[in-house]
Amino acid sequence: MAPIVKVEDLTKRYESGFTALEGVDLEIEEGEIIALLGPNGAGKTTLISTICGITMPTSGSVSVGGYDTVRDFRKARQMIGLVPQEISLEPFEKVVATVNFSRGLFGMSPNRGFVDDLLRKLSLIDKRDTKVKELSGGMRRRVLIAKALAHEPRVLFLDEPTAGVDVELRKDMWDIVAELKAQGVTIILTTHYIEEAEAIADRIAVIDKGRILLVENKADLMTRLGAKELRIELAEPVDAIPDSLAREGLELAPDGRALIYIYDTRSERTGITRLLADLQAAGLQLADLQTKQSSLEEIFVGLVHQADAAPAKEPAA
Ligand SMILES: Nc1ncnc2c1ncn2[C@@H]1O[C@H](COP(=O)(O)OP(=O)(O)OP(=O)(O)O)[C@@H](O)[C@H]1O
Repeated sequence: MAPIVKVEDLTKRYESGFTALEGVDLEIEEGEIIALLGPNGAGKTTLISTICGITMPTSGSVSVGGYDTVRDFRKARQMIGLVPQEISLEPFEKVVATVNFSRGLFGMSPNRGFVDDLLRKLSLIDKRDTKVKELSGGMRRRVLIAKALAHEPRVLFLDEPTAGVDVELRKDMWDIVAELKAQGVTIILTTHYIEEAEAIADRIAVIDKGRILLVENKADLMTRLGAKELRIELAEPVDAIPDSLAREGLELAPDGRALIYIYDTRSERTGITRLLADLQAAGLQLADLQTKQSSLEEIFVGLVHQADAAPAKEPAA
């Protein structure tokens, strides 16, 4: 199946000469949730705005649902719902009017049943006829989501949906995202929170200094997260792993002085007790033991540091 969002060799250079995106390639499958993770100024908002056709690419191309976001802007935009980072709502407008207006903007005929249902899902139905200025900050965020979904888009962008919101609203947001996914909506969200990406995303893209450093299934990252390394230093070097110790995940260090065992900390049995007993039975003397774990946070920080060590791009003259 063709990807619903396809970004090819995308570069965005702002008028100031600053390169906010460089050579970005990204394919997003219909129905998946992808989290764009990156530090401040990494280019997340620029990427979202360019995919939504709000910011013009300097070079490269973006298509949504097969429509090029520059040549077929209206058709591509019609498929997209965008929940922006900043709240910009008409304060004197009623909630329902705000949502209806957004629906009309995309040429969709009024549908009271659909809109009321949407408000119900977002716990806004009892605020249906309340003016925006009388809502709390959390409720206004919910209105932004209702507005973004009013024209029944197939792709929803959430730019830092939970920045500065309380725990309860964050949990509600995650539930809303899960429900939309169940309806087949594709969701792209930006976040600084690694736990958020872990909680709701199918795939994680790490972006820094305008480049995508990694795109990986969360499950694979979690496997890395759960992987732990046990290093067993031997008192005397060996040429090969004795047959009685043969098992998955065990390797001999190149100098023969250590055995390295990779295991999953989350599995019920790590196999360590058995391995240590077998080592003793094989007559091997241990000099030392060390364990090491890599977390998603470490992977993320490591990637961003590596990128930081690379030479900085000078703005064009
Ligand atoms: N209109 C603009 N003109 C010039 N530079 C811009 C413009 N908009 C953004 N930038 C720069 O592009 C870079 C990427 O900004 P962007 O907002 O995409 O980052 P971000 O990853 O969304 O950051 P944050 O996590 O802080 O929201 C930043 O250095 C920013 O200063």
